[in-house]
Amino acid sequence: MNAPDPFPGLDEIESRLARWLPSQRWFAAKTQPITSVRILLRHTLAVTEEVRAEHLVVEVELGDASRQVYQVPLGFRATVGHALSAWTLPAASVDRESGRDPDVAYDGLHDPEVIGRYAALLTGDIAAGPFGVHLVEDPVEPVPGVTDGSGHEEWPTRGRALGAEQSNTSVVLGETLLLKMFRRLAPGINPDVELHRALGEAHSAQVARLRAWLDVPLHGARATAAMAQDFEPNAADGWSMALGSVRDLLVEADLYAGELGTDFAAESRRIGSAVADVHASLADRLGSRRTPLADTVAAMRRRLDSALGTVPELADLAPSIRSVFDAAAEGSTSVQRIHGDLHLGQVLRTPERWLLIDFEGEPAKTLEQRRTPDSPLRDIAGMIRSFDYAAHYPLSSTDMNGTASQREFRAREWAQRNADAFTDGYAAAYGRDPRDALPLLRAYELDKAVYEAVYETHHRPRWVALPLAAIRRLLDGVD
Ligand SMILES: Nc1ncnc2c1ncn2[C@@H]1O[C@H](COP(=O)(O)OP(=O)(O)O)[C@@H](O)[C@H]1O
Ligand SMILES: O=P(O)(O)O[C@H]1O[C@H](CO)[C@@H](O[C@H]2O[C@H](CO)[C@@H](O)[C@H](O)[C@H]2O)[C@H](O)[C@H]1O
Repeated sequence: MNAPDPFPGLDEIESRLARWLPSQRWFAAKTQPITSVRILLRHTLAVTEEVRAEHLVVEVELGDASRQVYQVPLGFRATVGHALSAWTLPAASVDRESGRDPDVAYDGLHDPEVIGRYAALLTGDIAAGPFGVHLVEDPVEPVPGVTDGSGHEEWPTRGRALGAEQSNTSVVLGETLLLKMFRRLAPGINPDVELHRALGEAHSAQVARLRAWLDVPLHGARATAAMAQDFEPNAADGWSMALGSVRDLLVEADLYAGELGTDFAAESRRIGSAVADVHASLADRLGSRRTPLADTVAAMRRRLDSALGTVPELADLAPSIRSVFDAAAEGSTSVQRIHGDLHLGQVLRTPERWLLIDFEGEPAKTLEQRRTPDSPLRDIAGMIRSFDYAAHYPLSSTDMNGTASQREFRAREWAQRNADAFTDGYAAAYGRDPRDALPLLRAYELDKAVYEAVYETHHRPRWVALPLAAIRRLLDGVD
């Protein structure tokens, strides 16, 4: 029996992608119209009677003439069932020549058949084509669950998409490996691979082991396309755990945070210690240097200026924010590679330890900015901001006891208690207390809150009040 027809016309798939991309969680340019989509790479991974799997790299041109590059793994089938129907591209027009309905195109990372083709790239079962396949040898800690001594040829190929769609799309292979497909591409190595690799070489217990990565050609260089790491099947993320603790506190509005069965402070302390361990390993493997704080503060000021165009509510607060920045501009500070976008959603509690995940840095920054050494205080401020987010996020729920001011008091108490425990844990493990540099720490907290106000305006407009209220609280605390 014949396999399905070759590709539909390029123009057609490009125009369908232009209509489909803006609704995808990982598509970053939500506020701009797409003016064109151009396919840079199209590689067929499999053609069977049922399904065709194609890997696309596309360049999207936006209304302001800027360009972004995305990876789009596509599946094509004659018909799709319920599970895939949420992931389909807009329908193609009827094929005039054959007179039959063309195949349905959909996001391939939600189809186990398509996922299996990417896994087969890792095991060497299919030709690599344009992909570079890089395997990380680790004889000391082989992939858990894979028979002792077996190599990558034995890795699982059955896969399922992970529930949460975020900046990228991750699939679980055989409940053993996590394969993350980067959505937005830039030439060069992705810091997620670079830092997981460095931390693996340092035998850090605070990250999942990197096992392999893929790259593809892009604009005359190579771009990291995907990475495979150990999957932790019994992990809970810090954001969900913290929210559980805050909700319990707000329901019991008469109890202090430390009296709760779900008090989170001991975990916050452990997270602090894990972050300190990662910072120490990164400085050890990749070095550190000093930088003038005037440059650091100038970058914060530029970010604030640009945020004013997106978040008009920041205008009244800007002079006070600038004063906090300027108070931190004297002297120099130590910079090194850091996580870059640390928050409670980036830490996973396994039965044994806390893991840091997702070392890509802030999605809005360029690859070069994300790879530039920065102060460890940026990560510490990111976590402190996240405790504040977790404490204030549930305040809008209706099933709470106590008055509004009592709940606000409890929320602040929870945020402070956990920020303190986190910083104590960090200081004990690192040997230096981040609060010794308080003006700079406060400047980083405000810088992060400004970033969050922009992020929320673009991605979750209903949440923007959270960072704005936090900025006001931070400024009140300074006066
Ligand atoms: N090693 C791991 N084991 C188990 N789950 C993981 C692991 N790494 C990440 N995850 C889960 O996958 C989700 C997406 O991972 P992340 O690296 O944050 O992707 P993204 O870049 O898309 O934000 C996380 O929220 C986490 O729940
Ligand atoms: O995880 P990502 O790399 O995609 O990070 C982005 O999205 C985060 C939201 O998921 C965002 O974090 C903000 O919201 C969190 C709660 O959902 C909160 O814990 C963080 O403190 C807050 O910054 C992150 O800033 C953004 O880069």
